[in-house]
Amino acid sequence: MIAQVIVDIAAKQTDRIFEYHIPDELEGVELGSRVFVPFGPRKLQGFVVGIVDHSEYQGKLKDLLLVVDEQPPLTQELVELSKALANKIFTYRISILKTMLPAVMRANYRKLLTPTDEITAKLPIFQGEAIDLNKVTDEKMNAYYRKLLKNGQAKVEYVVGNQAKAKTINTYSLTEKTDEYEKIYNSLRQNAVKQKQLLMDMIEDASNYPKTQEAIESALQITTSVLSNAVKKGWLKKNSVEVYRDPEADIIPKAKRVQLNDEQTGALNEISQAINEHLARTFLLEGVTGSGKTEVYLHAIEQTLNQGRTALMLVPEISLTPQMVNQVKARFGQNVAVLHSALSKGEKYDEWRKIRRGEVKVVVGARSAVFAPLKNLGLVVIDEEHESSYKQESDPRYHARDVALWRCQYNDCPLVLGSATPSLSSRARAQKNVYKLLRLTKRANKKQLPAVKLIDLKQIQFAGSQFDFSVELIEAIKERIQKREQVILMLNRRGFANFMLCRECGYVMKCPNCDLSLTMHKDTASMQCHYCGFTTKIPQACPNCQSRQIRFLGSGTQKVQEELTELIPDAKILRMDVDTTRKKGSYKRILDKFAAHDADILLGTQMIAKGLDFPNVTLVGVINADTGLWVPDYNASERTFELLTQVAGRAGRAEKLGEVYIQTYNPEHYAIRLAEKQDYEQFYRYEMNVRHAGNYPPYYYTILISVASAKEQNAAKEAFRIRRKLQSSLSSTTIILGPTPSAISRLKNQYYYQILVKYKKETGLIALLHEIQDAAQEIKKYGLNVYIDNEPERIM
Ligand SMILES: Nc1ncnc2c1ncn2[C@@H]1O[C@H](COP(=O)(O)OP(=O)(O)OP(=O)(O)O)[C@@H](O)[C@H]1O
Ligand SMILES: [Zn+2]
Ligand SMILES: [Zn+2]
Repeated sequence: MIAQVIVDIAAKQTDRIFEYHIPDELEGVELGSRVFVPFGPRKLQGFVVGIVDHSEYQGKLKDLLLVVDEQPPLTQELVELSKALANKIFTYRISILKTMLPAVMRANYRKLLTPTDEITAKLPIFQGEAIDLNKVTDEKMNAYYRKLLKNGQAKVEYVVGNQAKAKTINTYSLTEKTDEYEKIYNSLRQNAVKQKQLLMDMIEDASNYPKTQEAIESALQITTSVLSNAVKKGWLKKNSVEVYRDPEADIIPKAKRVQLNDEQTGALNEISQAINEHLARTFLLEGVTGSGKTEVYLHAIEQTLNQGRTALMLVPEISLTPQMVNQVKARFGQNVAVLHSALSKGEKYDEWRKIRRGEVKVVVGARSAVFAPLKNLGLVVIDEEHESSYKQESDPRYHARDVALWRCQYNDCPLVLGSATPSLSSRARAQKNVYKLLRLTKRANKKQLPAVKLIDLKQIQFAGSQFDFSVELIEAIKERIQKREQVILMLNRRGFANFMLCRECGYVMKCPNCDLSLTMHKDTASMQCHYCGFTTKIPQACPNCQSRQIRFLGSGTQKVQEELTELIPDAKILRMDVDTTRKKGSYKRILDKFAAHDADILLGTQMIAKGLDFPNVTLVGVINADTGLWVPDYNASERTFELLTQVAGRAGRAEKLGEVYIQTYNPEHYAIRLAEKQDYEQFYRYEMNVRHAGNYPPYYYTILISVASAKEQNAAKEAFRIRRKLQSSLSSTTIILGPTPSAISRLKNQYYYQILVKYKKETGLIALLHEIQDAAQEIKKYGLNVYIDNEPERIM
């Protein structure tokens, strides 16, 4: 038999199948396995993507060397998916195959240099150990090692540097019958107290063995040495048993059952039909904030499981709150695996193995969970489907929605996209009946949506001259606190101030590596670049003209927290942004505290805008609605509308009515005006007109080509060359914008130029872009990087 293998080198020349003969001893190798193969002078890791009995290849095929895992990590479905996806998103198939694995399994293997004879082994460079060639940076040493290899004094061994380790615990089992242990017991010296204690337990509690080491040690108050001794004497047998790390072990969920209302029932019925009839239909569940979409998902999942199939639910990383996870676990208990970035690598690996082994039926996870190796998939749900975080911004640039669509087609099962503010593209597809639109127009509990009030910052009185709060908003907050109700405040900007400006000479302090201003962080007394992490001291005077007239402008969450403390000294505030949630578990801690009413105010960036369901929150305040409004991207309005509507939706979700204050300098802007009304449908119609007029998605498909180089001229030159190539081949209805320097023209010392291709129908485009991508391989050595992004979420 012959194995078709994709090898682990992401390059044009190797982005194809290589065939290997399967030797007898590896005959059982399956599709989706990781293997080692000889490749020229090297040995490489690869994936088996096909097994055939005949090869077209004329010469003699080399043998497979090794199969890495007991069970192939990838299913046939995922192997096929990797092929379809690679073509679509301009990446190499190997990149996708690796993305499908949990991080610990992606780790590379080590190339170890080991001596072949005694004399070489005694050389000081070895010191009794092999040398990890991947870590050798000194060229002279490398040359020396090559010489050893050439002389046959050393050889290279490939070791799978797999960090993926299953967690094990020790258990002890009995080796003898009880009467045998009684004999031993009686023969022991009187002062062997601990040993006697252990034996007594083995006699009296024999039926409960094997026991874990921890259980024995804590029950009998004995040390490990007593156990080891018993093993040495042959009384006990020590076993190592694999266990899962259980990240959510502390959760004891109880299921809350609610009766679905009419709208929810109507939506569920449509979805159920597709589940039962195995139809690959896509539904767009457009339900206002608090309309009970989650409940619909959970019912649909339940029906899927009743059918004997499995279900996948994707949520944005940030909404993978304990709240959400609890709800799902409460319903489906041990049948659930959770995948999100707050888990350690080991925990993720354990969750992933449960899925791969078919031990769970429901997977809840963020973007990359779309590759979960579930078999017999019967339903995929994508909550908050508008979230841009479903698109991966680095290679491979996949969108979880597209992958989900593919999987649902493959498995003949429905896909449910849910949101209070669907992406324009999904809503447009529903308009054309490509997706089936299901609407929930009311809150689940029949209560009103909160009343929204715009506060025009051009007109109002601020609570103080250097303050960001209007008097009105402050008064409203005070009132809520008096009533023992809670408040959510959003400012989508972290740090203290987002730039330093010199009033004397106009100088703005920028990152030396990026075309971005540095943000002032008061707590760490530093100026930071939020892109590359560059950090420096806060200047006392202007670095340009030495004037002391410097100002820190553009308030961030830290500054607003300070203002609040000054204005309402007894308010208890929790701040949630990237800076306060770096530590593992801190995110959950903050939310738990707020849920327990340990604080009056939850202040945060967009992290707090979505998905949260706190019944006692009756006021939501937006400090500055304009932070994202004027960014140079065609979807800035959509993002602003969506963010404001979502955060407004956090107010008044239970018995008490909610109120929302939005502070803005642009109250007449349509994104803000329509967010005030929380009228998604009207926004959709308005924005579609804007997009139509500007020839933007969803009327056009888009491809963004970026060229990056440390030398600005080179990036520009290459970008113009690509433009000429495109222009000569594409049809006249296609619009090619650029090249222009990107809005942020320099990041990490790389200059970016970009070309935007907008097209309706362009049959040769994919092939042409593949050509451009292949050509880009050749110019990498000159420090030029070309990135192709199919349907970019960001064009700036
Ligand atoms: N049929 C129902 N009757 C009463 N309460 C319900 C019903 N369905 C859901 N709820 C409750 O309504 C609240 C809002 O539901 P949920 O969080 O699912 O809303 P959502 O549609 O996901 O909103 P958002 O888009 O704002 O996250 C929850 O507390 C939920 O328990
Ligand atoms: Zn100055
Ligand atoms: Zn920077």
